[in-house]
Order: sequence, then C-alpha cells, then structure tokens
Amino acid sequence: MKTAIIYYSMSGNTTYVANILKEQLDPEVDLIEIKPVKAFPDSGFKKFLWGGKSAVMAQKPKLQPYTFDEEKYDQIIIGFPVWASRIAPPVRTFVEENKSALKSKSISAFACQAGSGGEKALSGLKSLIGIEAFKASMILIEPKEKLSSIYDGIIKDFCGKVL
Ligand SMILES: Cc1cc2nc3c(=O)[nH]c(=O)nc-3n(C[C@H](O)[C@H](O)[C@H](O)COP(=O)(O)O)c2cc1C
Repeated sequence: MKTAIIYYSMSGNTTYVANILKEQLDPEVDLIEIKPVKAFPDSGFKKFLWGGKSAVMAQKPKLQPYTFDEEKYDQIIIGFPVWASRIAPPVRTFVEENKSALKSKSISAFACQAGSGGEKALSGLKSLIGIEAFKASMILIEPKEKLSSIYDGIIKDFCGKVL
C-alpha cells in the first residue's frame, strides 16, 4: 500500500514525528512537507497572535508549490501542530485543495501540541475532509523535546493500525 505523509511544521515537532513514521512504516513512504508562501512569525508575541488568529478565522494561506500525485497513493497520513485547538492553517489549505482526492483514500492523522486541543483539532480535520473516522490517529506533546522512548508505544500502535 503506497502511503504519503503530508505535514506542516513550524518548529520541528511534526517533522520529527513524520520522519519516525517514515522510518517505521516503510522507507518507501513519501514525505510531503507543505509550507505557506508567507511564513508565519515563529517567535515572540506575534507567533501566537498571528498563527492563533489565522487558525480561529479558518484562514487558508497560499502554499508554496508542492507535488501530490494523488493517483500514486492508497493512503494518506496528515500531520500538523495544534493551533488554538485547531489544525494549523496550511493544512486547511491543503485539504481544501485536495478534498475530493482525500475522500477516496484511507486517512490517518497525528497532531503535535503543547498541552491540549488535539482532539478538537482532529475532529475538525475529519469534518473538513468529510470522513467519519481516521484509520489511525494520535496526539503527541512536544515530541521533539521528549525522550523518543516515551512515545515508542503510541507510535508503534499508530503504525500497527496504519499498516
Ligand atoms: C499559533 C500557535 C497556537 C498554538 N495553539 C496551541 C493549542 O491550542 N494547544 C496546544 O496544546 N498547543 C498549541 N500550540 C503549540 C504547538 O501545537 C506545539 O508546540 C507543537 O508541538 C508545534 O509543532 P511544530 O514544532 O511541528 O510546529 C500553538 C502554537 C502556535 C505557534
């Protein structure tokens, strides 16, 4: 089964998990990182204000060109940081741009967060795509900063459901 991991990451946590998943699932898995044309501020006061406002307003920032050859994949894993208990806006853009393709695939998702909001964000992502359930889902708290062994079990379980 050919899989793509599509993700956005501002400060590296989601990238970190995407790479672990690629390693554990199959090195043939494609990693597709999406990035907004105009980067969100990633430090200081503006970081939370601008990103949070954009997430609450359900904005869809324009993305840098990416390659997503939908025909190639049977299943998709979407990874994102939780912003204001929602999906980070670049993921919203990607989903809106590829909704019909995504609806026909098996979808899994993971969220990185600092504390809470992941469940709400995952549920919002399901509604946005228009699916009843994810094949697998997981929420991780600042995984890049933790000893990776803390998440061994949850990641193994996620990979087991995806495969
Ligand atoms: C604009 C903004 C809003 C955030 N909102 C939340 C939130 O509602 N709940 C939470 O637990 N963490 C929140 N965070 C923290 C991130 O979800 C967390 O640091 C995540 O691991 C970052 O992933 P990344 O390193 O891939 O960007 C927010 C971060 C930013 C920048």
